[in-house]
Amino acid sequence: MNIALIGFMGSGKTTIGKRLACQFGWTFLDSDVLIQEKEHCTIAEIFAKNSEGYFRKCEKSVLAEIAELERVVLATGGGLPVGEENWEILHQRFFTVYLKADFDELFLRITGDPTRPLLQKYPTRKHLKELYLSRLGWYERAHAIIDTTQKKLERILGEIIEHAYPFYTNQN
Ligand SMILES: Nc1ncnc2c1ncn2[C@@H]1O[C@H](COP(=O)(O)OP(=O)(O)O)[C@@H](O)[C@H]1O
Ligand SMILES: O=C(O)C1=C[C@@H](OP(=O)(O)O)[C@@H](O)[C@H](O)C1
Ligand SMILES: [Mg+2]
Repeated sequence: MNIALIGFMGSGKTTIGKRLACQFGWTFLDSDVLIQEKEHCTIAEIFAKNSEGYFRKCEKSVLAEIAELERVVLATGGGLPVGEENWEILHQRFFTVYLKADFDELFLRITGDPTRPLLQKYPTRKHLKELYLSRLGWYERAHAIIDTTQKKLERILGEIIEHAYPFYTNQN
């Protein structure tokens, strides 16, 4: 069994995932980092040179690979939990934690970041909010939902550990 952090861009999956893995003594993996290593280019370059569709195929294949491992904290990309196929794997092999936050706060956290190509695809606040709203139903399938709005990292980490502790003790 593994733990997967899911949620929209800026929800803190990468930042908090590293801390959680460290706390549990598990391996930290980030699907975006694995894809960049395999493709030898950045996420922005993959979107520009190939396509978003190609990136989604890469996401599926790295998820299937990680699912074979044990004691991994996975920071997913924000679009990874969109689709039944990926959820089938997530539900089978991961305790899933949705890091939820108000759109306004997420927008402030990510705005202007050149590493997130969807900010160009959805160039206005209104377009990005539509994407956010369209994904909520997928994110809400998670085993645990933690609201991160206006919360410090330490507190979020504590709340995740409370929820995930039974899974952690089962594996150790
Ligand atoms: N709870 C939080 N409060 C304030 N800033 C945060 C919080 N969580 C993440 N951030 C900041 O938001 C940005 C995006 O975080 P990141 O971990 O990359 O999110 P994700 O991987 O979910 O896209 C980073 O600058 C990070 O420091
Ligand atoms: O929401 C998305 O579809 C994406 C989120 C990004 O990851 P973060 O959620 O870590 O920013 C990254 O996978 C890619 O830019 C696409
Ligand atoms: Mg991330």
